[in-house]
Amino acid sequence: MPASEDAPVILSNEPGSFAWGVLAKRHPALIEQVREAFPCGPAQHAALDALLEETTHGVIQPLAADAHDRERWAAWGQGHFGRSWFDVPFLWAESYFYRRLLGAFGYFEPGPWQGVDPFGSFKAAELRSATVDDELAALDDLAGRPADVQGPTLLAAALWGNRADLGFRLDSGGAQLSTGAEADSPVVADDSAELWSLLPPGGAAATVHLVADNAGRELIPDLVLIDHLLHAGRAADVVLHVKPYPYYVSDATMADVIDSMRRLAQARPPGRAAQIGRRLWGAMADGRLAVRAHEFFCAPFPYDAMPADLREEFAGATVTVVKGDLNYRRLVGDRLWDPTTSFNERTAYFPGRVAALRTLKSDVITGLEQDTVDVLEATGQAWRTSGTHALIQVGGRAKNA
Ligand SMILES: O=P(O)(O)OC[C@@]1(O)O[C@H](CO)[C@@H](O)[C@@H]1O
Repeated sequence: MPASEDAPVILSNEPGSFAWGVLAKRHPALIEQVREAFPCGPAQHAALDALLEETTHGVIQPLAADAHDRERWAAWGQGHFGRSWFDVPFLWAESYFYRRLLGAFGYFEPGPWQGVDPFGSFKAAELRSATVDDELAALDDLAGRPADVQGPTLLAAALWGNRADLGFRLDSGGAQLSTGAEADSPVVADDSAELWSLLPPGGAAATVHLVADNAGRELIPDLVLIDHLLHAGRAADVVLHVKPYPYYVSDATMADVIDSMRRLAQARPPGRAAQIGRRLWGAMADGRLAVRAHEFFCAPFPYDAMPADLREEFAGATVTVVKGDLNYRRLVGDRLWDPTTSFNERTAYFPGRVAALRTLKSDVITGLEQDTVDVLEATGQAWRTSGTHALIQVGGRAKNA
């Protein structure tokens, strides 16, 4: 097994690799999608053209002199400016791309476009979809089932909700996102029993932190799971962490939390979903559910570089649930690990217990048994990146204490 320093940091300069495809194909497609989704003016078109040219053929430019966060990114990007986007760490390049895309769109500048989410129309369309109606209606059936069925079902919904990520859909055409097959999809590592053991019903007042990933069809099951933890007495308090600004196409911001809570509360006919929406509304009012949007969630670094205030927050959690692929990359480090690398060792720096819930959508993977790897490799499928596989892994500091 390679020592941590020996596993290569993922770059995007190998044509045909997953990371190369994101920069060479997914990002240009996204620029076009944003252009088509909004009646952009000439300055926005020019800025988007320049960004497209820079990211595909040019070198990385710093933020404009008057950008509010120029200093921060100047420090975060030391050593990267002036180089090809393909030659710097993939994690950094993607993160900076989203910052630049928002800048080109006018998101940060005073003016009419300030605060307009360039991915807002994609998110809204998803939230309005009949699929969400069906998913909410299914909660009525689940309500009559025993508690030991409800919890695992809601955890699985939150896990597989990660598959429905709008960025992923840009080049998958949605073909792999059918909801019907999810129950059969393989879970390559499953520490869910350990996760539940940390949160016994009616146990000591547990505080759960949930680091959200995508809005819409992922955030709704996340919120339903949060309600379950509070309502079943498995958690006394929950802190939900979201992005401070739009990121990775569909990542959840506070505006998305509000939209999803409304979608639940206003579900028609008003069954279980509406009840859950109202309970979450109440939990926000009495402080049992709090939302935070720390700037580090849009930073281009792994979580082992988290600032002291965030470290302190996570240290106070009974468990921190970290959703999605990007958060997984940040949790274990965005490197080409041997898949049997210990997840516990990779997350030992985390200031408390941590549980990763993720569908596999990038090359990063740790904590697998060799037998599992052999079986997956023998399929010849792109199991690491296609979103057809998922995992629940529990690690973090106390595990090794
Ligand atoms: O974090 P999520 O939503 O599960 O997945 C986001 C993601 O699929 O998008 C990137 C490509 O843009 C991948 O590298 C990445 O991991």
